[in-house]
Amino acid sequence: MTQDELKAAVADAAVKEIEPHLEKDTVLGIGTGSTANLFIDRLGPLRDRFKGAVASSEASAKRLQALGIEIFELNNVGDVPFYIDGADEVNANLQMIKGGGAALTREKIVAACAKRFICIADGSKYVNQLGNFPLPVEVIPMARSYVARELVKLGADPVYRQGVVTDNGNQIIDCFDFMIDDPASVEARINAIVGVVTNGLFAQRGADVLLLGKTGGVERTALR
Ligand SMILES: O=C(CO)[C@H](O)[C@H](O)COP(=O)(O)O
Repeated sequence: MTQDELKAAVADAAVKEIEPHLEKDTVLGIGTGSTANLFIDRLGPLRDRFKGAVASSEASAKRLQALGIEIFELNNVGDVPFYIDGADEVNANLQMIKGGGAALTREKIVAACAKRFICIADGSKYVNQLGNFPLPVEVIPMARSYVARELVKLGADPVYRQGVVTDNGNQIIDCFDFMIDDPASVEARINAIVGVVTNGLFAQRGADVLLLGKTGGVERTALR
């Protein structure tokens, strides 16, 4: 199976996971990226079964709206029952690196408001140790050089993602050569640097359910 077919399989599995729980007042939390897009596309035919969605990026919001799904502001919604999103890397504890698409801050905010985070990923995203994928850090633009120097002190090789401006008007630094032994501690240490908005480690609040696409089928892991 190709990577795209594996992504499609986990998008189908996520629909099966949430469909029995959809109510007229359900607002879903929706992530960003190619796997999340496949899930969004499958929500179109179900749009009359739930109220709408909170999106983690302008791109996902547009895609949802194009299917006739109403977008809500998170401030007007409170908690959401499910947040469905992809990952750049995920480990056995369902901790993740996210933010390859630069949407990490809004992803983390919507995930924080979700009762259940369902991670959908093709098998190539599963790792024993997080860090092979460069860890994204969203920074306030004027702090970029300072934050980069602090990231070097933590052992990373920081590279400015040129030309990328996040939906929040900020910039991204990617941390290369940064294998992560203790994800929750590294997440907290990077977030403590002045000028960091957040980093792409989802360790303190990882996923609750992982739907991992493998050639033999979709493997489901539920921690909670
Ligand atoms: O964190 C993300 C975007 O900021 C995505 O979830 C992550 O990059 C995975 O993307 P894809 O599903 O395209 O592989």
